[in-house]
Amino acid sequence: MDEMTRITVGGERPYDVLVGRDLLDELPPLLAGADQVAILYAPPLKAHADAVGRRLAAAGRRPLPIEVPDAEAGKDIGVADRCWEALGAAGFTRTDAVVGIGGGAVTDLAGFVAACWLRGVRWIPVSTSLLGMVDAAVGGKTGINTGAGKNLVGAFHPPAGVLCDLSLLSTLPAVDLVAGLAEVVKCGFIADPAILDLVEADPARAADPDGPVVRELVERAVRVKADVVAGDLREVGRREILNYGHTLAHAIEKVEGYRWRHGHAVAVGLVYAAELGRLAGRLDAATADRHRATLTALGLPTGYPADAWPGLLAAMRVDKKARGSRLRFVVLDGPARPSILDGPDDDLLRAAYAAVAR
Ligand SMILES: NC(=O)c1ccc[n+]([C@@H]2O[C@H](COP(=O)([O-])OP(=O)(O)OC[C@H]3O[C@@H](n4cnc5c(N)ncnc54)[C@H](O)[C@@H]3O)[C@@H](O)[C@H]2O)c1
Ligand SMILES: O=C(O)C(=O)C[C@@H](O)[C@H](O)[C@H](O)COP(=O)(O)O
Ligand SMILES: [Zn+2]
Repeated sequence: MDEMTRITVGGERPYDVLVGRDLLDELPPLLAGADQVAILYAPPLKAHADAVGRRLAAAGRRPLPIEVPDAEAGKDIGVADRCWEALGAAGFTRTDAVVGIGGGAVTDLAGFVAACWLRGVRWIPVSTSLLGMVDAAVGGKTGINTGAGKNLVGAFHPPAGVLCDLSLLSTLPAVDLVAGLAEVVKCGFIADPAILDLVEADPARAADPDGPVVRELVERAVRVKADVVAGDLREVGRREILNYGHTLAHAIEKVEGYRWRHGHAVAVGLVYAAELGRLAGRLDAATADRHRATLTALGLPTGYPADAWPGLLAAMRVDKKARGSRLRFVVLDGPARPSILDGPDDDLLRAAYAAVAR
């Protein structure tokens, strides 16, 4: 096994994010004391879920595999309910645990199922997508989508540990790997500009799942997220910076019926947020332009239909950062200087949309 990196996420319930290759043997010790372990997985990850189940069984735990629909279709209250029924039928107690193996959608669902069962049991995400490793599996935000909007139902429920097994990325479709880079680029703009230098130096290497650049990007992005959530698990303050680009992104996902990749929506949302910062007089034009250039170099989308604006504005009104009728956006005052733009008027919001309108 390559050397494993351990990144501790501090806070009231500290845990470690393990980054490396062939890490599945690290899972059973993290679940010491559990009799049963539910393993939530979507069909594309069945083989990996079976491998997890075999390791847990060998370590004396009873695996309970639960197949759920793939991607955003799994982040649904009916699916969560089906999982709770399975836990009930199996007699799951407070010492039992939940593992979610998959991309961010499955780990968001698994964490939510664990957060609600008996008001909170232990859970561990085994992240198999780049986006999951750098973002979704870390930080304890769990949840599902509703007709009203993205992630509107959920809980803060930190995991007992996180596995970022880079060897699992070899089967991730390239388009999903690149989508994950949007969140990595986000971390570059809000906190760690070295990430941007790395990506821009060789975008193809940044998207090579077996290369050293991906590993460095994962570790850097996880450190950014760990640092932020350690001090603000429940997003009462600084954690909002991780939502950079997400106000428009979540609106796009809702308007698209959750059929757009989250990372693609975030890429468009980042270009929009940069322009908003520029028009508000906060961000210099060169840094704003760098958003589009970097994301385009990676092959990420940066545009959305012009006539979609009214629907997007309506969808943005249910953003969790809103306060009453006042929308709030994360913008940049400069590289690695995120701040809040509180209550921008609709004219400014529409003007910034010109940067992405096609
Ligand atoms: N909780 C958080 O803090 C947080 C942060 C960021 C994103 N998210 C959520 O994460 C989700 C997006 O995550 P995502 O980009 O991983 O999408 P995803 O979970 O939908 O996965 C994308 C696709 O890749 C497949 N896949 C994943 N790993 C694979 C592998 N190793 N081999 C083959 N196929 C694989 C999945 O089955 C799916 O079809 C969104 O729902 C978003 O809201 C949550
Ligand atoms: O962890 C956070 O905090 C984030 O905002 C990270 C985002 O990348 C992620 O998409 C998150 O799920 C969005 O949170 P939400 O509270 O706006 O649903
Ligand atoms: Zn995100």
